[in-house]
Amino acid sequence: MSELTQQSCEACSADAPKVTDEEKQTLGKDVPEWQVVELDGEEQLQRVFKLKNFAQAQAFTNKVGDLAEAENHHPAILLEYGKVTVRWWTHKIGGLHKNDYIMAARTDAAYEEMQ
Ligand SMILES: C[C@H](O)[C@H](O)[C@H]1CNC2=NC(N)=NC(=O)C2=N1
Repeated sequence: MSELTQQSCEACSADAPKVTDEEKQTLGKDVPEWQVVELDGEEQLQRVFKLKNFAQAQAFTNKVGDLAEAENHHPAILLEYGKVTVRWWTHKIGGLHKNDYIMAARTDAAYEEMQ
């Protein structure tokens, strides 16, 4: 499990810098299952998680929601039967911050705990 899972989000302001391409490469190594996608012109981290059924997917969704509330940093989550798609990005900077990599790693840890 990456050391990012031990970290918490830092308070992030609208003028916080987006991660550089080099930082994306380095941080991306800790969350290899995640893709960088661009939606509405904003880069986001995305991963699709497979679960046994809807109830498991719902339970995982709630765990991710709890993580988000605890860090005041929130994802987009699509809940489907046996599948949860999570996207992390920082709304106030319109792109990726280190916080999003931290939350992706913590999302992976929550998923591993359910296996
Ligand atoms: C007012 C509140 O603290 C802010 O809107 C927080 C809430 N959660 C957030 N979540 C994400 N992903 N990005 C943000 O910029 C953000 N800002």
